[in-house]
Amino acid sequence: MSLVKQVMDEVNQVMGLIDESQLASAEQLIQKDKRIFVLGAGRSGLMAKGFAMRLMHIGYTVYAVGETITPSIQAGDVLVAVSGSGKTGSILEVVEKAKADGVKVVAVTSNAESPLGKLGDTTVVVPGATKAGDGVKSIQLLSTLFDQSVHITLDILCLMLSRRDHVSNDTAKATHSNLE
Ligand SMILES: O=P(O)(O)OC[C@H]1O[C@](O)(CO)[C@@H](O)[C@@H]1O
Repeated sequence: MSLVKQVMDEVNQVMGLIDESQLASAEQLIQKDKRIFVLGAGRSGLMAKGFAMRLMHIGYTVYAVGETITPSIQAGDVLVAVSGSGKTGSILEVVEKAKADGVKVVAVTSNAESPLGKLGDTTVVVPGATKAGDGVKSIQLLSTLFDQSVHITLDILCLMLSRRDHVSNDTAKATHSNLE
């Protein structure tokens, strides 16, 4: 089988296991009157930032943890934390602190029973292979299958939010950077 077909099959398999009720719970937490923070290490962080960018296009106030211009997080804010393994120490540290400060956490991980999965006020399980060995098996390196599937899953969440908030493609386009 070609590599393209094998990777497509892997992604299809993971996406077939996404629980849409978990996405609906995440949708409930993400509201326009809340500030949304995103968090993740390495490629998980890149997926989180892609999500943040799209939230901005839909009209949310959104920040990426670790950026120089990101303000302090406060009670009432929402933190979306992405970690395939759900065990990355630096991520867990931030999530635990945020929770102690009264922040609601959306955990995105391959394993609901991981430390991050258990910390989430709501948890979206994306069961793609990770470097920790969880999830649907993959021929791809490290957590690639998780990363790919998270990208699609969070784009589906953005689609849900844009429909709920009545944000059209043209409105999103008007918010898109015009400095590129
Ligand atoms: O998603 P996790 O398990 O927190 O791991 C993040 C790390 O894994 C990778 O995504 C892939 O190994 C790295 O880019 C990153 O450092």
